Amino acid sequence: MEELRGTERLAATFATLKAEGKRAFIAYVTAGDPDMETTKELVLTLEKNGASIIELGVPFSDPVADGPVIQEAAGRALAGGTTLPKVLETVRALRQETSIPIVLLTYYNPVLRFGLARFACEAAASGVDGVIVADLPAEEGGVLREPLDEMGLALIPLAAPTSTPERIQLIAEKARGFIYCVSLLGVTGMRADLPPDAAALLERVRAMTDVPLALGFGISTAEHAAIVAPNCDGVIVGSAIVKLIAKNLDDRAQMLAEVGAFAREMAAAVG
Ligand SMILES: O=P(O)(O)OC[C@@H](O)[C@@H](O)c1c[nH]c2ccccc12
Repeated sequence: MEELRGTERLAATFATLKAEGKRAFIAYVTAGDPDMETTKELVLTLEKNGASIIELGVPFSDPVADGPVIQEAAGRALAGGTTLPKVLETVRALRQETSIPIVLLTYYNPVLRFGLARFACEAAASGVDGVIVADLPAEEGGVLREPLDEMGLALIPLAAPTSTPERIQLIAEKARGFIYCVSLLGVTGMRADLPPDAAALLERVRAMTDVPLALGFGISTAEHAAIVAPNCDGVIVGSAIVKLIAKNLDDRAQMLAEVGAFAREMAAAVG
């Protein structure tokens, strides 16, 4: 069978999981934190331990949607010289070893500077499947959605508890791949309690579309993941993983072991 790519690869992943009565554990790491070689190993470790989709962060100097844990990761990655072209190169290298869906999480500025059409082309050529732009509202997404669509890549929109019904309708219509449901108002980061608005948001979006829904922001324990999982098609975890990376910067073997064990636990809770 020919290997699927882009939007189709994401759709196939969600369809396979659904047929098995499972959900996706979507694992976020910042590319280049602390270096690209480690990022590659982390991606393969996350896959081996049950992640269904990888969200790869493009580090940015002004990450307004990010809390301190991911801000610091971006700082480490930028200090190591990580750029968007290097992230694409890393995805290309990873494609020699894995066909796990890879979604880039970026801000608009780096993509705009790179050139929208050029970005769509090179992301597709590198083996990227989808793109989330943290600060690009669905209303303004067309400029990037069109070139990505042409290359068969998904522009994955974000829906938040404050999104109006009209906005959710628009997001649902334009969505490719999945919809990123943001569980709370605020920045990325671990929270002691499960976000109380998450279930209501998932319900509101679900009422408007059959596109897979993934929930992210503030989910950091297997217990919380298991509670939200039945209401969505995927659970996204970022800061809890990045924190394990930050804690083990001096010992890569230990870092990979802890991230692997955490992924196994999360994948079991979500599945
Ligand atoms: O870190 P958390 O709270 O687990 O949330 C996921 C998040 O890290 C990841 O999806 C992400 C990282 N940076 C972002 C910026 C905007 C939206 C989402 C993100």
